[in-house]
Amino acid sequence: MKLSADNCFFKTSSSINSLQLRYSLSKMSQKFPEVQGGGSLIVAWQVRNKNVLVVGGGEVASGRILHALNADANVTVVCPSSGLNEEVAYRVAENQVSHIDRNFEPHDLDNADMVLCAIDDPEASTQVWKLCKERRIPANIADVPPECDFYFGSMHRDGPLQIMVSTNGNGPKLANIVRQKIASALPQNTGAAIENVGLLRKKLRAIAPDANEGPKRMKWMSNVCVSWSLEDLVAMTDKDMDGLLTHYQSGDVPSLQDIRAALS
Ligand SMILES: C[C@@]1(CC(=O)O)C2=NC(=C\c3[nH]c(c(CCC(=O)O)c3CC(=O)O)Cc3[nH]c(c(CC(=O)O)c3CCC(=O)O)/C=C3\N/C(=C\2)[C@@H](CCC(=O)O)[C@]3(C)CC(=O)O)/[C@H]1CCC(=O)O
Ligand SMILES: NC(=O)c1ccc[n+]([C@@H]2O[C@H](COP(=O)([O-])OP(=O)(O)OC[C@H]3O[C@@H](n4cnc5c(N)ncnc54)[C@H](O)[C@@H]3O)[C@@H](O)[C@H]2O)c1
Repeated sequence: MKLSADNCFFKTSSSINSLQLRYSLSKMSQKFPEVQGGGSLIVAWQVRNKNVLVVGGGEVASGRILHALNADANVTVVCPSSGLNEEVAYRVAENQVSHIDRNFEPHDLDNADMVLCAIDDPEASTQVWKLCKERRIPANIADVPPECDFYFGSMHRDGPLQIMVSTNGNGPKLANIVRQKIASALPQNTGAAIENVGLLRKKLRAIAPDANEGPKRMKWMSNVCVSWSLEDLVAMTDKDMDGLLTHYQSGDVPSLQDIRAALS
């Protein structure tokens, strides 16, 4: 008898709990972003001083090489000299990249941290992909989505600003069109403004290096970015930055005009 009463208690209690749970889950589903699977993890991969092997030296390879050099990678190109296009031959001649003058061989992967393959030989490129997988080297085989750990995207660059548009394999040409639309909508000086904000943040960390001050630093920097126009951020000189930084302790963010008036 006692046992069934207990059961009854637990049943009632658990059904209330499950109702409550369902209610609070439905509340939370309005509160948190919905998961939209099928995308890519878009990250800003740091390849500075890492060894990027580019297999092939044609038109597609020349784009891959420029992206890797723009990210300060050590680039090696493996491709017969006869196959190098004008741009890749120029970068070889300028020693911007190392060059192995022959077709790909498996031992080329020995020191590679990343492989970008862009050759007009599907069998050879599948072999490159398989070897990369055996060695767990991240690889992109141009235009072969099933043989890519990561896709390239359409890239806008303006100083420290980079915007990459991906259609996740659906429409590369559309990625190009969307990227151009986004880029043309940006104020021309966005990159210069970001560069100056980078300098200001560096100076701020120098005068307020304490790790515990992180939240205060971040709030103040955010206020500067929100309250100053892009034009003022671009116009900000070294002297203006030092003037502005004297207000960090108080938490104030005066305008550029006020900073200059105080300095004159
Ligand atoms: C963005 C860009 C970056 C770059 O490569 O730097 C890039 N492709 C670009 C151009 C482009 N590629 C193609 C055309 C012809 C028109 C058209 O088809 O639209 C044009 C347009 C042109 O040439 O103007 C043909 C194509 N591409 C792929 C396949 C295979 C397939 O789809 O199965 C085929 C079909 C071959 C066929 O049909 O036989 C596959 C890939 N191409 C990707 C990236 C990755 C997905 C990116 C995304 O979806 O966002 C992915 C998956 C893998 C990778 O290569 O990383 C660059 C534009 C840069 C710029 O100009 O800004
Ligand atoms: N160029 C484009 O816009 C475009 C568009 C769609 C698809 N693709 C595809 O991308 C790939 C490359 O295109 P591309 O225009 O750069 O070709 P490309 O002909 O300009 O260059 C191919 C390069 O690969 C080299 N190569 C061939 N076999 C090699 C090997 N085993 N080892 C080392 N190098 C080797 C050649 O010497 C040459 O430098 C091809 O599969 C092509 O079909 C290119």
